[in-house]
Amino acid sequence: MEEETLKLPLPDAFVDFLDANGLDPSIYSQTDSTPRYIRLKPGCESALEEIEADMECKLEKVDWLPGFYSIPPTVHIANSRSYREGKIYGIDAASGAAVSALNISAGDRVLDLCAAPGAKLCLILDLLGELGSVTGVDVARHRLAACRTMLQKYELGDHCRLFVADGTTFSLTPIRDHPDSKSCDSALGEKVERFKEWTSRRTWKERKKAARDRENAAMNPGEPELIFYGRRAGVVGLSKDELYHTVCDSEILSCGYDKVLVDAECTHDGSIKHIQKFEHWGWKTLQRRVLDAERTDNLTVLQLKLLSNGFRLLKAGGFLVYSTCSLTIAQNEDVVEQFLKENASAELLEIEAAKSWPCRSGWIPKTLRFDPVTSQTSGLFVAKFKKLEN
Ligand SMILES: C[S@@+](CC[C@H](N)C(=O)[O-])C[C@H]1O[C@@H](n2cnc3c(N)ncnc32)[C@H](O)[C@@H]1O
Repeated sequence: MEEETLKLPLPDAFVDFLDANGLDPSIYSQTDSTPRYIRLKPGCESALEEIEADMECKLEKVDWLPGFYSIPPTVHIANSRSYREGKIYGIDAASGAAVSALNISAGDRVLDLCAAPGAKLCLILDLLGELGSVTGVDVARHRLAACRTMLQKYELGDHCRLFVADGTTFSLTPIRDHPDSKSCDSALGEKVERFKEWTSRRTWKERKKAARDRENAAMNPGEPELIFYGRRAGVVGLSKDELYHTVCDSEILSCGYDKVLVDAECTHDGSIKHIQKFEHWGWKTLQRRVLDAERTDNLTVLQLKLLSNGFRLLKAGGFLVYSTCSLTIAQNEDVVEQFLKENASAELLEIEAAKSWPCRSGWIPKTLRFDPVTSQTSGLFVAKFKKLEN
């Protein structure tokens, strides 16, 4: 096994990182044979043969995850016509499992707190269908802009709104109907500006206003910046005050989100494809940007804050999935343990569907770990919680 590990171009810094975190490098030994995964856009199942011809490979159904197919690791998805035409998505099966753990059902109001670039967000929207809504949040504007492009490409944005915001402090609950708004203007008879249908083609006046909003957002870094909303995301017709209306924590128990996904920022060590990108960018960059001990300490603080805030925004009886593509205990089980200590209303749940998934238990019972050797997927940690009704 050791010999096989050596064949991989794993930089010393990464091997040291694995060692310091008690991770066995042999889980990366089969990386070259780990398949890629795609998911068919719902409705494109009948085009399977056409997609296979286009991709010049057989699509093997993933029997444990509906809608997912594996393809050989050498096939490049982005070059295919099927991908350009929005018939397939590139998404690892372990990522699909994290979303599947949420048990999305029609009508759910979902929060995706670290949404960009949006692979999981698109899956949530596909599962949601015509009812419910999704709020996507990410702190990185350029990454969330890429997510918006993805929603447009797959024509998925109708029920979605996207905010550039810090997920550790984001406080907006799902949009409720405001029976006393929309029809009437302010009590003083002033004309209140209301959100019109979102369009990427904007007039000069609207572009100027958007630039002003961005400047304001830069001056008020705590304020979420809305960069996209679909026709049926509940935003059209609201005033800014209504959109940015926040409620106290006790009210969130009744009007919070039904489901929350916290796919937290991490060191990405479970995704060897991500690590291998640094072969081109330079291993020093990997050490500085990803593995630096001080940075990883800060990351675990960030992860706990994201998880705690995501949980705060959940209604009583709602469900949250926490996932990372790191396999270190510090970013996963330790975060979960600390979170459970601090949140008496959080219950760690067994993930029912996982009985048929090719993964291992995490170091805390009920948590899950996917890795290339056990699962033939990228590495991923998944934990699911329920917010208890007090
Ligand atoms: C693992 S990626 C999310 C991948 C995404 N869920 C998907 O399926 O495509 C983590 C994301 O967290 C975002 N992030 C980092 N710090 C954040 C914060 N304080 N608030 C919100 N998002 C944050 C990063 O910009 C990054 O896009």
